[in-house]
Amino acid sequence: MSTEALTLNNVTVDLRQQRILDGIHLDVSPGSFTCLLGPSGCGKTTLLRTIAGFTPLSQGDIRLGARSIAHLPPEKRHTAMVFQSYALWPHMSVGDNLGYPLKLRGVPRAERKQRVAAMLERLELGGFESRAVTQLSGGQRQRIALGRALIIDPPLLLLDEPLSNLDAAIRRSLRSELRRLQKSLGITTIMVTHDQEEALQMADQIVLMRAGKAVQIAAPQTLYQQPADLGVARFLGVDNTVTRNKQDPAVASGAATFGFRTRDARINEPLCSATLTRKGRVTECVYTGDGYQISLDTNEAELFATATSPITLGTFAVLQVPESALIPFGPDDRHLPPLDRHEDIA
Ligand SMILES: Nc1ncnc2c1ncn2[C@@H]1O[C@H](COP(=O)(O)OP(=O)(O)OP(=O)(O)O)[C@@H](O)[C@H]1O
Repeated sequence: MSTEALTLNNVTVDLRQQRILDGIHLDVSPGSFTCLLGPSGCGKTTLLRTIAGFTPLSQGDIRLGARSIAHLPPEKRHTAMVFQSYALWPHMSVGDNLGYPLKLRGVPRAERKQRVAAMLERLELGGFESRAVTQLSGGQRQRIALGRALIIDPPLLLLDEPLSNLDAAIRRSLRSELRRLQKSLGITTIMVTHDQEEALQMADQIVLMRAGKAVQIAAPQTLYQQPADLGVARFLGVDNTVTRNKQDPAVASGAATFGFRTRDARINEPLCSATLTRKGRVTECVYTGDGYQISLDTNEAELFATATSPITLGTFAVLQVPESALIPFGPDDRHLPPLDRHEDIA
C-alpha cells in the first residue's frame, strides 16, 4: 500500500456533551511527518484516535488520499497506531509479535518469516526473532512495536507519545532513528507529543493545539520564531514579556509587547545598539551547567536572563536582548509581522 495525503476538514468531536475538538482543518502531504503539540488535555490524543477511527466524528470529514475514511471502522482505515505503552504480547517471541499482523491477514508462513527478518534488519535488530520480548530494553521494545505497525505497509502511521516512557538518552537516539526509518519508508506520519523539543527536531509541520483547536500550523522554525500569539509563545519557551518603550528597537509596526527567551537575554555585557535594555535588581542566580540564570526584578516584571559568571544578589544589573531575538505582539496579543524597512515606523 502506498503512502497517502491526509486531509482534515472541520473535524469536530463532542464527548458527553462537551466539545473536545473544535473545527480542525489540516493538510498533511504524503510522506511528511506532522507533530500534534500542546498542553495536557488540549485534545492531541483525541485527534489521533479520531483519525484512527476509535473516537467517532461529530462533524466534518477525514480523507486519506481521495477517499473519505470518516465513517469507516478502524480496521478498514488501514492506519497503524503505536502507543506509549508498546502493547506487545509478552508471551510471544519478537518474531511472533512482528509476524502477528501478517498472520491475521493470512500471509503464508514462509513469506511472514522473510518479511519479519527484513523488518528486523531495518530496525537494526537482525537475528532477534526468537528472543522473548520480556528480555528487551525499553528502546528495543518500542522499535518492535513500531515494526509491528509498519509490517503491514500502512498508508498512514499514527504515533501516540511513542518515546515518552524512555529515558532521555534513549529517547534522543530513537528520535533520529524513527525519523530515518519514516523517511526511508516515505510513510505519512502523525505523532502526538507534549515535548516541544521533540516536535521541533522531528516534524516537517507542527500543529499547535489549545482547548480543542489548532491554534497554529507551521514548520518548526516558523512556529519557534513567529508564534501566533503570546499563549503559543509561552508554550514554546518565550518566558519573558515586556511592554514596549519608546527607546526599544523598532521591530514591528504597532508593537505593544515584546517577548523573548531567557537564553537570548544577556546581563552586564557591553551595551550594543539595536537592543532592548531593562535595568533591575538581581533576586536569584542559579547555575545551569552552561552559565547562570539570573532573575531580575524590574519595576515592570520579573525577567530572566543568562550570564557567564555569577552575579551578587541585591545588586543592580542591565539586561540586553538583541533586536533579532525580540518577538513583537499587538495589543490583542497576536504576533505582528516584522517591519518592512521601507515603511514608516508607527
Ligand atoms: N471518552 C471521553 N469522554 C469525555 N471526555 C473525554 C474523553 N476522552 C478525553 N476526554 C477529554 O477530552 C480532553 C482532551 O483529552 P486528550 O486526551 O485528547 O488530551 P491530550 O492533549 O492528549 O492530553 P495529554 O497530553 O494529557 O494526554 C480532556 O479534557 C479529556 O478529559
